[in-house]
Amino acid sequence: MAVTGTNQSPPALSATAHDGDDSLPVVLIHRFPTFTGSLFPSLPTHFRLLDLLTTDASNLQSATAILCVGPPPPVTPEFLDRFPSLKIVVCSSVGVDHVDLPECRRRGIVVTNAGSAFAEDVADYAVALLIDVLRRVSAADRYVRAGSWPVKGDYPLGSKVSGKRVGILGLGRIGSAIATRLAAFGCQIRYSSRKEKPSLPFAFYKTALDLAANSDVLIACCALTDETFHVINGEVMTVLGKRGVIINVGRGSLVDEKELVEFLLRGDLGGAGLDVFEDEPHVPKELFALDNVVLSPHSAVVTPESIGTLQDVVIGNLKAFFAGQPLISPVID
Ligand SMILES: O=CC(=O)O
Repeated sequence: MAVTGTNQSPPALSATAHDGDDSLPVVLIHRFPTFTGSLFPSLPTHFRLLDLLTTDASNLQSATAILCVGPPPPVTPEFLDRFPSLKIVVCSSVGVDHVDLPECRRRGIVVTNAGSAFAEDVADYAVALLIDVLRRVSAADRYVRAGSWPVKGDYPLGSKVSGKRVGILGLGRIGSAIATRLAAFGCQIRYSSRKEKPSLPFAFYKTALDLAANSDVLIACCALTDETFHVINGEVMTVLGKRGVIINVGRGSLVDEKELVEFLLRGDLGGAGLDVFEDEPHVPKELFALDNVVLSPHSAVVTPESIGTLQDVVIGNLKAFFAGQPLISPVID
């Protein structure tokens, strides 16, 4: 569901998301041109959808609600200036780093996200990346497919998952779901988060640096903010050490990608499992040849099984807003 921009002219939204009944509350759709809109088939039953890419701007002045699908291009002050009546930005993503939250707050605009709709999917994927990097599943698969087994013999052994010290950066819904899963694998869980959670049986470290110094694997799954931009930098990679592994299922810019590439090329890190990148869909080509790196195209986010839950959250937030009721998943920053 990672959707990115192109320079092509925007295709119209699919038949499942269109203008609809005039008596329904208006919701503006904000998307990249490549997003074709079949994600929420029930939306047009409840709302009149106006696609920002194909609707005349003069129709938009009185709109109070925008649905960001994707995430879409950034919601900046200039973007918000186009919609003077706006009161809510509903996001179909967990991460809302594409939205200028302080500016929304200043204008009295509320923002919602996907809540816990696909926390389990992201957590499952983080565990998959971790196991893949440590046990070299994808690399071994390539070895077999290349016909190397009969020629070169056994593939080098991977590293044990059970017992590893796993540091989770961001113990929100996704981080907690990762912790539960990896605790069941016998990993030693520790974390760093905005606030310590004393009720949890995991060691807390105040900084990413301290967390990395006490971990074999570092998993980034926190929100991308000014504070967490490049939170995994060269210093953190150095203390994580030559056998250390970085897993990123949050946002590309949580990790200093240039540094990461350098560390991996020099052999100063043990490996990485990356689902997100700083300039998606572009991935540093230097990583392609590294068998200790598993690359994935921003796929952790959701499964078809969770789309229904996501749709319920999105529609629930919009309905609550139009009914003047409490929102399901407001973003508190
Ligand atoms: O990356 C996807 C999301 O934030 O939902």
